[in-house]
Amino acid sequence: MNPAISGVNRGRFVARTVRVRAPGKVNVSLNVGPLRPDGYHSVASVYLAVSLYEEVAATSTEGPGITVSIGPSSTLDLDGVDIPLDERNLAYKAAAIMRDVSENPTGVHLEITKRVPVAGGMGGGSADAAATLLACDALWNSGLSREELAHLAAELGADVPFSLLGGTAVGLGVGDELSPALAKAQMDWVLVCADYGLSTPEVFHTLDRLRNTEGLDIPEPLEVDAKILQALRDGNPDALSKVLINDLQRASIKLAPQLRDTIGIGESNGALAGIVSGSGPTVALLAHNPRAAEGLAEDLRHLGHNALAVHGPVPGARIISDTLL
Ligand SMILES: C[C@](O)(CO)[C@H](O)COP(=O)(O)OP(=O)(O)OC[C@H]1O[C@@H](n2ccc(N)nc2=O)[C@H](O)[C@@H]1O
Ligand SMILES: Nc1ncnc2c1ncn2[C@@H]1O[C@H](COP(=O)(O)OP(=O)(O)OP(=O)(O)O)[C@@H](O)[C@H]1O
Repeated sequence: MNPAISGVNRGRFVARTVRVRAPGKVNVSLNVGPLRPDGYHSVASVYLAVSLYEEVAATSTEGPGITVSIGPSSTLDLDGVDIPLDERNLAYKAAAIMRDVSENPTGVHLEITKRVPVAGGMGGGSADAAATLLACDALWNSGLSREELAHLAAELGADVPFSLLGGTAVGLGVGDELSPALAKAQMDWVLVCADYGLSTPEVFHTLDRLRNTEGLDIPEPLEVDAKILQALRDGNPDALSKVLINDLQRASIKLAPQLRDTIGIGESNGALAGIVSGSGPTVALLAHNPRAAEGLAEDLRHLGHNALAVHGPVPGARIISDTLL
């Protein structure tokens, strides 16, 4: 019997740890349609996975149940940040879904290393969920295909399928209907992270309110601007900087007006363009090349911002180790 599969060796329980990393994302474009009856909005988005990763270490346990902790290598200052460690945690939910579809699940402890800002608009919780799906699939030898995992991911949240897939992709539906897109070269960005979060539903509701007040028609069906895909295909940051768009940005700025200044400071310090990432409040500033991104991040740190140079596209959720303890 293979202990790596069964977790049992001569009657003795052998714990096994599968470690998976999954990227955060920036929405290079995000067009938002009207509110649907299910409480979601149809969107057309171009997702870019960036080199800021969450890690989940899933360890089999002898007793049943799912437990969650935040690992000591987390790079975020999590003081006063509300991350539930019970069944409300997205990683917990992902393990529970995997347990339901696996034949021989054990108990599992999930240790999450947080690097993506919490409630930052970069899909950090979604990355934890994607990583957990993949880790539990390996741990319990569930043998699900990537397609089956993507299906489960969509049940967990609109951004979860993309963290599984990674790279660059067009997202339609609520963002979960993904088609990979070509990107010739990496794009360099500086992320300016806030010391507060924004609630994704509240940002969507604020956009609805602003639109109702204006009484403008909302375009449907939504489309991705071909110029965005062209700029990514060509690996041309100058062209991309001219077509970045996020319909949620004005709602995020309504809730956190200082975001406008953050984008302005980034642009006046050399960024090609700046945009709120997803529902915010993280701001993504596009740079010419890696050196320009590093220089801009350093300048912004001197000005007191929490700034970090990253690049994308990077791959989606990947197993990085699998060990018997
Ligand atoms: C803003 C984005 O990050 C852009 O990629 C996503 O649209 C949000 O994805 P997410 O955080 O995974 O969202 P979910 O956890 O599925 O949904 C949280 C809430 O956000 C709102 N929501 C989310 C996605 C969407 N297409 N329309 C929405 O209106 C809904 O109120 C929903 O109840
Ligand atoms: N594993 C998790 N990590 C962080 N927050 C979680 C997690 N599970 C549940 N949450 C809850 O979800 C909220 C949003 O977390 P998250 O960091 O995923 O936001 P986000 O990155 O803005 O999401 P998105 O960009 O997908 O809209 C948090 O405030 C927290 O209460």
